[in-house]
Amino acid sequence: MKLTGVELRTVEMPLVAPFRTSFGTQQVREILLLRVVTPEAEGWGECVAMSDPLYSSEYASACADVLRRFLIPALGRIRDLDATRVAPTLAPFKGHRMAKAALEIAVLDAELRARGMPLSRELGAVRDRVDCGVSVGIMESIPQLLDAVAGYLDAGYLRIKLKIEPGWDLEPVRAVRERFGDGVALQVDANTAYHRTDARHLARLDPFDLLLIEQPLDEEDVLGHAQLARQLTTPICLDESIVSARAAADAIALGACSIVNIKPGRVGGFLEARRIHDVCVAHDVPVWCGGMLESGIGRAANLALAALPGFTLPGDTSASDRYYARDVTEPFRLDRGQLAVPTGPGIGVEPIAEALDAVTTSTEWIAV
Ligand SMILES: O=C(O)CCC(=O)N[C@@H](C(=O)O)c1ccccc1
Repeated sequence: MKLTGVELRTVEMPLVAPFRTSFGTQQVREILLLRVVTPEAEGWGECVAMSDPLYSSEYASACADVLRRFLIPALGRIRDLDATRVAPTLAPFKGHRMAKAALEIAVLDAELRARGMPLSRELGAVRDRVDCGVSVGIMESIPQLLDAVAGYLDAGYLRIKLKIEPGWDLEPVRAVRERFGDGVALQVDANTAYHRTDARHLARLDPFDLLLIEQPLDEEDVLGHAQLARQLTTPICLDESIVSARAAADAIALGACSIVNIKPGRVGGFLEARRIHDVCVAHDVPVWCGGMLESGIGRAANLALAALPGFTLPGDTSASDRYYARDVTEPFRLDRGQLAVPTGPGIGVEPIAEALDAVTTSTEWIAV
């Protein structure tokens, strides 16, 4: 394929309720969407960077800038482009994994649509439905938290993830266990909010039989996670630390994690995400698909990935209405705790023009 150009479209999607984590509260999700145009087909990609560099160093307007000035022009110079050439072509530009991932999946979507091939089959999916968990933010009070968890369990979610931070950890976990029992699949996500000196405090979570504790320490403190893993019985799962297959192999070799959260945007794309999956499967490390409050565009692609064999734990690929009253695609609806993997060519969904225009704040065409 030869790239004709790329549309950068920014949308702002109001969340159905504020979503608070240890690094901030989301009320509106600003999302950078890419539409890759080639003579054969068009493809869509979603950049998962947040508006501010709080989850990682990337942020939406910086992604637009690096795409506009460096990444898209570099791909425009490739005569016979396909998705496998995206990462090597963009490698000279350091970092910017979320921007690169969005461009790669948009190219892959166009390539697969032209071939009539679903992304799930291209990646090696082995199932056509995916078990769904849900991420529950930090709340104003324990009663508010318990009401939210009750609603998600009634909706059929198969796993509850609680955001935690110092001052909001033992009490919410204890309250959920006391109210809903030991049978509920329950895990926590600290988003790097703790320090090595918190080990004894975090060990007080062990009696609650959690599936895992996600990213308790700083994303660069792999050694600290390895030390912590020897002090807790709760399995450690890494998210922000795992930026590549190499990082996954090193973290596993060091004993820093026994479970991995895979997010294609965080690791530079779906092809690297599959490599991480393969590394983890080779080491008997279970993986699950994380979420970044994606619209239906990113959600569809995540479902294809989450259908690979090593994704044996429910992920954060929740239904559209967990975050949005109206998605930019047909909404993903939970059915008995699962979502169906799209079966159409490419990512298998299209934006609904009217819904997309209703939340669009800017569009920009970049010819190559
Ligand atoms: O379900 C989702 O899409 C969100 C899942 C979730 O909790 N994402 C967290 C995370 O740290 O993994 C997040 C929240 C806000 C912004 C970035 C990431």
